[in-house]
Amino acid sequence: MQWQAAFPTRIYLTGFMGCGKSTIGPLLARRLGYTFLDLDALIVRQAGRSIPEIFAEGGEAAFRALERDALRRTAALDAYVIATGGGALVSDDNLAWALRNGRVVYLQVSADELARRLAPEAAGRPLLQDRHRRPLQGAALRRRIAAMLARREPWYRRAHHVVATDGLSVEETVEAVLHALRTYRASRNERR
Ligand SMILES: Nc1ncnc2c1ncn2[C@@H]1O[C@H](COP(=O)(O)OP(=O)(O)OP(=O)(O)O)[C@@H](O)[C@H]1O
Ligand SMILES: O=C(O)C1=C[C@@H](O)[C@@H](O)[C@H](O)C1
Ligand SMILES: [Mg+2]
Repeated sequence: MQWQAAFPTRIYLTGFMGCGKSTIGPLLARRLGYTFLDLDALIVRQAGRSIPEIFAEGGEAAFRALERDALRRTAALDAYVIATGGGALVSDDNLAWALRNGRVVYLQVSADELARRLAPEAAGRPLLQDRHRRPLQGAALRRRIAAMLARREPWYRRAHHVVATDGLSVEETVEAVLHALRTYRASRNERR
């Protein structure tokens, strides 16, 4: 398609755990004729260990170091949609790098909606567990999400595009992201 030529070669999806990066990413890639890459999956493949194992053995710092390296390696990719981990672009350094090396899209979801989505999935997410590694539930899960989201939003909001997705279906969210990317292309053409 003609308009794809003006699209960025890498689209980075960012946002809180459960905002839909891994769900939306492959569908968005298919619509654009791009390839999809999940940064968390790449880290797990290269480390040969699951995310909970990496956290348990080396702490969060070990995971962040692997994540930083994996992100830098995406510079070689062309025509990719990349789902980053929920904390990957919550760092001035990584965020600035992604903003320079692609288009960054924040999938914005409220804490209430995230708590509903993540309730069955907290077991695989070390940051949503208590200090005995038991998955948080109910009000404790909602409180943890709200506190982390408030801390992280200043970084998420610096994305090129902020797409509000509460109340949207998966398909509607894909359309909203495509719309945001097309709008960017149109405004860029106008500036020429
Ligand atoms: N509008 C929507 N957009 C995206 N996902 C949705 C939507 N509505 C419901 N969901 C559900 O929310 C969950 C999103 O989880 P997903 O693993 O894609 O999040 P993620 O951003 O990749 O999280 P993580 O940072 O932990 O990898 C899925 O179970 C998906 O089916
Ligand atoms: O929000 C986070 O910090 C994380 C999100 C997941 O995607 C994984 O990258 C990991 O569980 C950490
Ligand atoms: Mg994911």
